[in-house]
Amino acid sequence: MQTLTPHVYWAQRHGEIYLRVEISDAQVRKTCQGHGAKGENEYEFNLEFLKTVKPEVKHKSTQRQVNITVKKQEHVWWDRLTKQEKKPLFLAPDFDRWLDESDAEMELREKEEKINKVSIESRVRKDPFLGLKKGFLFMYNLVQFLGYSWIFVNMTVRLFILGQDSFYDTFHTIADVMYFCQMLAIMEVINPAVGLVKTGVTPAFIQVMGRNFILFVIFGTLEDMQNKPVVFFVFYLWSMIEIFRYPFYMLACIDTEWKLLTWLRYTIWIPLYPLGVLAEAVAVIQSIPIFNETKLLSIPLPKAIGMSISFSYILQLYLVIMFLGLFINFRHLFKQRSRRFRTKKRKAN
Ligand SMILES: CCCCCCCCCCCCC/C=C/C(=O)SCCNC(=O)CCNC(=O)[C@H](O)C(C)(C)COP(=O)(O)OP(=O)(O)OC[C@H]1O[C@@H](n2cnc3c(N)ncnc32)[C@H](O)[C@@H]1OP(=O)(O)O
Repeated sequence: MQTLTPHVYWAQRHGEIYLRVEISDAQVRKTCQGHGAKGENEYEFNLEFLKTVKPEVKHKSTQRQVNITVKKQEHVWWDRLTKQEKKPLFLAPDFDRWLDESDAEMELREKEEKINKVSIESRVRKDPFLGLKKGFLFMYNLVQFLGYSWIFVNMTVRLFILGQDSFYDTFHTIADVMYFCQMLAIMEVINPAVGLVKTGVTPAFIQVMGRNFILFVIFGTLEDMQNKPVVFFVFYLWSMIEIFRYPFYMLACIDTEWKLLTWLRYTIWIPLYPLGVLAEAVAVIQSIPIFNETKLLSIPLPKAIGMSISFSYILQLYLVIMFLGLFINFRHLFKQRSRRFRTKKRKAN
């Protein structure tokens, strides 16, 4: 029986060479014996590859052909299959699997993205309580959004109707809802602490405790503070960010994002935060003479010394802490903003 050369079809990817030898009912040894273009014969072919390949060769015989896969030593694209520039007569492109370099790169990227997606999904699948957590967070954010929307709309309508007169009874109109929202906001210190949200506890602690100190101590304990215009500015500045921040979180809970809302959430804090802390500092300064006069919250000293330390000293220290807190959270939010917009830019490219 004479040894013939079969038709060999080839294609490549960055890491593999695919060969398809058209022989039916083939038994593959060093050579193939089977039914080829010239009937039942011994078929053999030799190829000297352009670059080095790995020694292991995978082959699979089917009724009609033998499929051979060879792994490249280096994950690179080859200009041609063989070392010799002239293509052997028995060799032809396998158009069933032929890709040019860019299509092969795209196929590779799609495979990698699919692998990443599967690994993220398998990680996500590991958390059986994920739905419950997202449901809780969604409801929390919805309640806060409704509360702060009520505050913002109420204050805006009263400002348009009453003008500056609305400054003087803001506290009495808004305080109950603000108390509710700010008490509930303590959850924002617990959420990161128990791993419900991926953020630091410190920024949330500074944020929530800073606001609650102003609300419950400066405004809540001093009636003389409650009809000052500064209450209007503090409450309005607080609500302006929350009517964007909480809907942003709600959408995050359902894996949704509105670009404008994300931009607003991560941009309007830039003017609002310094303005808000400035308004709070004005409130603290305005409260100092009242604490001195009323001796409220003074810290009693032992009888032997007799006097008490006025709470106003604590407030003077607090003014320094406020600006330190502002610096820490400003830097944190700036990092969050850069991370968020850097990630989006990378996705867009
Ligand atoms: C007596 C005690 C005193 C203590 C000391 C006090 C010092 C006080 C100093 C300063 C006082 C400040 C007082 C406040 C003033 C004002 O508010 S002025 C008005 C303007 N204010 C703002 O703009 C601040 C708004 N607040 C915030 O942005 C936050 O509270 C924050 C903690 C400052 C930052 O939020 P953070 O969560 O850390 O960053 P994000 O990027 O928003 O979120 C990170 C990831 O976590 C997810 N996430 C967070 N919360 C939720 C949630 N509720 N639900 C769902 N998901 C949430 C979020 O989606 C992010 O996820 P990824 O995108 O996947 O990262």
